Amino acid sequence: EEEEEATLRELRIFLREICAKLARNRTFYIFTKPVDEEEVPDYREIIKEPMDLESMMTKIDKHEYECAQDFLHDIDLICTNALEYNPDRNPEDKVIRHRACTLRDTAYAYIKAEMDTDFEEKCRGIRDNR
Ligand SMILES: COC(=O)N1C[C@@H]2C[C@@H]3O[C@]2(Cc2nccnc23)C1
Repeated sequence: EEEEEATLRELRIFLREICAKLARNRTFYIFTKPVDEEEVPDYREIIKEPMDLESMMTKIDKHEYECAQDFLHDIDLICTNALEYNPDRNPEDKVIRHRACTLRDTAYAYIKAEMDTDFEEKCRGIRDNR
């Protein structure tokens, strides 16, 4: 109904600001765009569901998130993909894993700090009844 559409519009505005703030942080630069298939030819043999912040911004605009939990699920995917593709003890892998965990923790902290729990519950109700 119309009130639900108003709620989802407000959710999209909120999620765009969170996504933009994460993408502005240079620590997360490596997560802002899809991993380049030509630069990294084996990436999609190992990672079955690639995800990045630019793709998430597109998903917001296509109304693919109905609550913050669904948005955080894709943040978790960015993180687990990085942990799985970069598992080794060498410094480069350790740096990208640390950045991935920082992205995840920062996203959860922003949403906890800036999202009303009643609003998220209302969004969950819309999602679960569709
Ligand atoms: C989220 O990003 C990643 O998981 N990766 C893994 C790839 C391995 C390494 O870093 C990445 C890009 C790259 N390109 C050329 C040579 N080596 C690399 C980014």
